[in-house]
This record gives sequence, C-alpha cells and structure tokens, in this order.
Amino acid sequence: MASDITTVAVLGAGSMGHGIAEVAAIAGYDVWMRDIEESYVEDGLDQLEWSVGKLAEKGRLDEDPETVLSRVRTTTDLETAVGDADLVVEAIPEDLEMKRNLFADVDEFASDDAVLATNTSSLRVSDIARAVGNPERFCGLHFFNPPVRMDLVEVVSGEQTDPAVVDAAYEFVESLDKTPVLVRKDVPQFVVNNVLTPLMEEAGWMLDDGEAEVRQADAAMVFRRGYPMGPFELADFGGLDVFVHSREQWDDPVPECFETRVDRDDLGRKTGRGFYDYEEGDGVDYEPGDGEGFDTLRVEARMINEAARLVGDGVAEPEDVDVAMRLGGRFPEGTCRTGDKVGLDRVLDKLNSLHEETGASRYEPADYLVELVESGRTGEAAGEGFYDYADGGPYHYIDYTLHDDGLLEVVFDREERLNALSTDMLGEIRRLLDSVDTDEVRCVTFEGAGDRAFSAGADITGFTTDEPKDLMDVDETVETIYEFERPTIAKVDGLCLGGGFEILLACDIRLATEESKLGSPEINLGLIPGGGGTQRLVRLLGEPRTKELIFRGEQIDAEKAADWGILNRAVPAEEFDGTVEEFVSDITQGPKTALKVAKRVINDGQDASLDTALAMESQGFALLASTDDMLEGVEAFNQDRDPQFD
Ligand SMILES: C/C=C/C(=O)SCCNC(=O)CCNC(=O)[C@H](O)C(C)(C)COP(=O)(O)OP(=O)(O)OC[C@H]1O[C@@H](n2cnc3c(N)ncnc32)[C@H](O)[C@@H]1OP(=O)(O)O
Repeated sequence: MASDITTVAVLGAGSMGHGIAEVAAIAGYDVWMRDIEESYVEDGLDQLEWSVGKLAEKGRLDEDPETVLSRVRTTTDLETAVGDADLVVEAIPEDLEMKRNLFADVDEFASDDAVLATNTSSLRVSDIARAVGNPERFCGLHFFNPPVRMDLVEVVSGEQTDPAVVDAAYEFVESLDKTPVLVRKDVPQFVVNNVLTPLMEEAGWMLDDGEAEVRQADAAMVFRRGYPMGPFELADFGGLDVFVHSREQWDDPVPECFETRVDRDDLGRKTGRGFYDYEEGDGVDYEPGDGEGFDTLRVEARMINEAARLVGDGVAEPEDVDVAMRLGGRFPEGTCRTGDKVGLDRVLDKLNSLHEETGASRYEPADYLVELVESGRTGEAAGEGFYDYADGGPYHYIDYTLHDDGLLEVVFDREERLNALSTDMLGEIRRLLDSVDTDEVRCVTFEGAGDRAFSAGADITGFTTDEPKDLMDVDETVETIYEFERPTIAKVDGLCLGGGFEILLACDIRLATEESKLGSPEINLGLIPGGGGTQRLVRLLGEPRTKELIFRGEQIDAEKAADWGILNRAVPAEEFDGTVEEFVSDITQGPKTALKVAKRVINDGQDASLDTALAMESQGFALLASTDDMLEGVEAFNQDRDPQFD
C-alpha cells in the first residue's frame, strides 16, 4: 500500500467507480464506495462481488474473496464516505459542473490532507480542481475500463498540483500493481485518448470523402498494421456518442459519418447498431483480404503527429507515450516506436501533402516532428528519431539486471500480452546476449513479467503483419540462448507456451511453479513449433510423447512436465524463489570455465556419434586440467574447505 494512504473513498459506483473500488480493496485498502442512490450503490456492489468471485475462480486473488470484500463499505452519504479518507477518487459522469459541485462538498467533509483525484477522461483536471479551496492537493487518476483488467493509470498533474501529491498518487497506483504513466501537463484527453482519437477520426474523414470503406479500414489497420481493433470497430465498442461528445466538448470538428449515426441513435454495440449491425447483421465481419488499398500511413501519421505534439509540449516522454499506448490502447507497440520504424520524414511528408490538399488544421505538423526531421532524426534507419539507436536503442520489451555475483536476470516485459514474443522483443533478447560482457556474467535467468506467464509464445498478431522471414526470429533467438556460453535458467511461473516453451527447451536448467502450464499450441494455429520445438522435444521425450504434445496442442501441468523430464523441478509457489536461489548460487559460485566447457560438450555431444562426443569430452577435460579453477578446486579439496572460484 502507498505509505500514507490506508482508506480510499470512491465516488460513483458505476463501471469505473466499482472497478476502482475493487482494485483498491484487492490491494489491501479500506474502501468506501459512494453513490447518490441506494440502488446505484447496490448495483455497483453486486458487480464488484461478481468480479472478485471471478478472479478467485481463476486463481488470481492472493486472499479469499470474503477478506477482500470485507474491506468494502458502501454508503449514499458523502460525509461518511470521505470523512476518514486519505484519498478520494471521483468517478461520476463527465460533466464539469456536476464534478465541481461534488468536489465543493468533498472539500467541506474531507480532511485537509486527503489527496483528491478525478477519474475524468476528457476534462481538464485544473478546471475541476478550481472547485476546492486547496487545488494543490488535487490531481487526475485516469483508470481505463475495466480497471480490474487494464494495467494503465494516467497520473495527471494539474496546473497547481503539488509534486508531493503527484508522487503520492503515483505510489498509490504502483501499490495497486498497475502501471502509472505521468502526464506532466494538464492537456485535455491526456496521452492515450489524444493519440487514439485520430485513429477513429481520420478513418471517419476518409469514409466521408469516399476514400475508404468501413471494413476496408478496419481490416487494414488490424491485419496489415497489427492494431487490436479497427477504427470503426473501436468506435462501435466505445460508443459513437462518447466519441462525438469528447470532440464537441473542445469544439473539434466531427466527421459526418459519426454525426449522422449519432443522430439516428445508432451508437454502436450498446444500441445494436453503429458502423456495424449487431442485431440484424453479423456484427464486426471484416476479413483479412478486405484491407487492400487503404492508406494506413494517413491514419498513423495523424497518431504519430499527436505523439510528437505531446512529447514536444513536455506532456510526456516518448517512453511514457509508448507504455501508455501499449497498455491503454492495447497497441502492439508504442506510437513513437512506430514513428521511428515508419520514418518520421515519411510521416511529415504525408501530413504536409494532406495539409496542402485540404487546408485542414488537423494535418498541421507538430513543431517537434518538424524539428526531428529537419535535424535528420528521422527514425531508426537514421540512427535517431524519438529514440536514440546509437547502441541499438532502448530496450522496450525486456528488462535486465546484471548483479555483482554475475547473475544476469532477464525479464520478458510485455505483461499486457502475456509476454508474447514480438519481433522487437526477440531482437532485444539477442542484442542483450550478443552484447553483454561474458566475463562479467556467470549465469542467466529468464522469467516473464507479472504473475500470469513466462511467455504465451510468439506474437500471433504479428503473424499477419510481419514478413515470413521475421517469423524466423524465434529460431535465431532460441539458438542465441542455446549457444550462450554461460548456464541459463528458465524460471516459469504461469503459462509457458509456443515460442516461450521453445525458449525454455533451449535453457540449461528449467524450474517452474506447480501451477504452471506448458505446451506447444502451434498446431491450433495451423502451424508447427519453431525454434527447435519439434527437434529438441523429440530428443528429450522420444516420439510418442512429443507427437502427443504437438499433435494435440495440449497444455500439460508442471508436475507432468517434471515427470517427463522437461523440467528440472516443479515446486509449490512458496518454494519457488528458494529453489531458484539454490541453483543460481551453485552456478554463480561455480568454476566459470568448467561450466562453459561442460555446457558445450553436453550440447554438442548430443548431436554427434558417441565416439566423437567422447573425444569432445576428453578434449574438454584436458583443456581444464591446467586452469586456475582446477588448481583452486583441488587445493580446496586438500585443505577441506569450499573452493573460491574467480
Ligand atoms: C514458433 C512459435 C510459434 C508460436 O509461439 S505461436 C503462438 C503460440 N501461443 C498460443 O497459441 C497462445 C495464444 N494465447 C492464448 O491462447 C490465450 O491468450 C491463453 C490461453 C494463453 C490465455 O487466455 P486468457 O487467460 O483468456 O488471456 P487472454 O485475454 O487471451 O490474453 C491476455 C492478452 O494477451 C494477448 N495474448 C496472449 N497470447 C498472445 C500471443 N501469443 N500473441 C499475441 N497476443 C497474445 C491476448 O490477445 C490478450 O490481449 P488483449 O487483452 O489486448 O486482448
């Protein structure tokens, strides 16, 4: 829990309010959930209870559901809700006056040092903060829907917010096990909605101008560019009225295709019809082939331009924009990273030509984009863009730490997609292992971020967008791991599937929690395992079990995997860290050269005849006979002490 916050009041029991109350209760806070009518409070509580029950069913709660629910109290009385609260989070409808009136009352009842936060998604935080006597304690905490599932929270600093309040809010979000992204300036719509809006808006203008069809735009953005939903599908999902309202609020023009539908009350999924017909039609029904001929750069140029505006105006750093778009927009990669890959000069050319053609202000390039291009920082190919690629660029999808004892800990850091292995992530793993100084490393561990997966395999969304050669990146990365000259350990806690399973098979030591599941589901996608997944497995398990696993695409539990010899150990969750530590400590304290030679002889010997393999072993033995490690090992034996290898 955040250090100074123990009691949280959530105002509003609707989908955002009860969701925020739920995540706070799960994190251990005492929660008051308040709404204006008893029936609203009851509905919110019912949904909260249902959701907590579902999490328990899926094994995703650390406590029993009753304990979590016992921390939630409900009321319709504002004073009761906020009187003892250290943090008040408002989640009522997006109406400035309503929010201001509510906060004027909160100001009266809440203690002077309580932090006040709004969950607004489209209003300016500072405009709401003016309702309270001390706007320094007011900030934005923008959760995404549904809060229990979405990892991102935008922490927004208003014009007058005290930095200590921003720090407390940031720490609170971290304590919920969510990812905070700091929005440094109070711009309407913050980061995610600013970058996401042009996706729908620009596709809307193209539809108005007869330059796109609904299915064409959606299929192109999903199957050619890897976005999780097409622009019109997304608009239907979020509600066309919500989109129109958020634009009208700031006097931004609205494409006609949105306006006419809203006028007809065709608001999207919630009314049964929007851009697609969910009642009489087939709903979202575009297919991969529908996307040909759609100008995806036109839509992406608008999003990249917004990202550049946010960075240039000091609202967010490129890393923050990218994390926000990955977690809040479910984008396969951040928009700044996309810009660097596409080429910022192409983006600028596109915007300039559209601006010349139409005169519309939405195509005016952000000053920062122009600055980047004019200074030659046009993206990855130029060595610099939003990011500096001089040393290969920053690591976006893995985290790593090299400890003093020589342990290199590598974390696959793409929790939002169960650590699925994108081309970028696979490249980062290779880059790290190729560039790290092996004299400094004695052992490598690989694990997945979060508590759900080691890795759910290669990134399936990339299968339609990547070149066939890029799909082979799994093989290259798995071989780099297999060939790495120091011992490697796979630490599996959760799902270990497809490419993740292939990485595990390339590791020297494989440890897992008993709850973990392993398998090769590629057959279900009409594929076969890559990255040595057929060959390493058959050498390990023999033909019947290998074929059983691969043909049926089944997941097996860790205990069975240990029985079959795939894993070294499958242990209860509470013993996992200790078990890993024992292996790591033995290896990091072991003789580096002997471990290296042992690994090479065992690996290479498997593919050779017995005679050749034995010859390799003898050579290895002879090589080690004169090393300092051997001298130290023998001396330590003679002196009856533990060896101290360099
Ligand atoms: C040579 C190598 C080839 C391969 O490795 S091929 C890939 C092999 N792997 C698979 O086929 C597994 C695919 N994933 C799944 O079937 C399911 O996931 C699970 C059964 C593992 C878990 O299901 P659930 O608990 O319902 O989670 P969720 O909502 O499906 O996943 C959370 C988010 O993770 C994304 N995700 C999961 N696996 C992958 C993947 N392999 N590639 C890309 N994204 C993936 C989802 O889409 C979703 O994201 P959103 O919340 O935005 O919808």
